[in-house]
Amino acid sequence: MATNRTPLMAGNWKMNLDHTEAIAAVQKLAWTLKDAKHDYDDVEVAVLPPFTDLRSVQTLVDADKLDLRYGAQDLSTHASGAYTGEVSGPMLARLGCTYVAVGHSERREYHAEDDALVNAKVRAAFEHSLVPILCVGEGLDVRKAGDQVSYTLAQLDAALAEVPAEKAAQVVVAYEPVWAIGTGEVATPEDAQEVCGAIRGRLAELYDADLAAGVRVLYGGSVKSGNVAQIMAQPDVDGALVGGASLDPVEFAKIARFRSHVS
Ligand SMILES: O=C(CO)COP(=O)(O)O
Repeated sequence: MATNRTPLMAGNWKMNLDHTEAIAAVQKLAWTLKDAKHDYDDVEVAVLPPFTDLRSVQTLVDADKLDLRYGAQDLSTHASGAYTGEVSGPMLARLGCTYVAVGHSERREYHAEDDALVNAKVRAAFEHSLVPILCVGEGLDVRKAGDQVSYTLAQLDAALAEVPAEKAAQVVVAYEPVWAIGTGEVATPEDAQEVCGAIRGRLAELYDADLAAGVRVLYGGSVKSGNVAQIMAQPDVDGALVGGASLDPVEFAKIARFRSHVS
């Protein structure tokens, strides 16, 4: 990866760890990183816990001044009102969230989130000073047909519709091929680079080359400490969105310290 982009390792806990477990996990993560030999110093580490954990995580991060960012896994397109079960951008901002995942494939699949809704959520995130981690990526059928680049770029185009350059400059894009999520089936470093590079190329077309050069593009899908270094060695991969492996703080800390175990 290029040196001017700060690597981001974000742990998407999905629907795991209640608020007491979250406190233990964050404490252990912080201690494990602190014990390390500062080889993660220039790596940003973030966790995306369930909504119910966020207040506990905020309290811990503030009280112990932890060098850790956090965010949510979804947000409403609305700021407030009669939307039962929804959580708004202002509520997340008030809890000190830096990030919010938008358009995760599990939301697209199980909650029928389409490109228009993902675009509205990206814009809602920016409106409330949250940085969207925009998730894109193809399913197995698309991959088998060899259409992964065009499919993923179409998702990117739709998600960034009417997002002005000053906002788009802050976006984080996570390329998560659906067939590699939770399956143990990790994309090869070349697979990850192909699409992450194409994402950066499209950002240059949609905006400009400078903006594209500054945006962080993450890879997600069965990332572990054993494969992160090879993935991070790719020029257009700037970090990882980690699911299962982020639930183990020691393993997640190892992922954040990817430079110490380059094979
Ligand atoms: O969906 C993911 C992160 O958002 C990836 O999950 P896994 O790391 O469990 O494959």
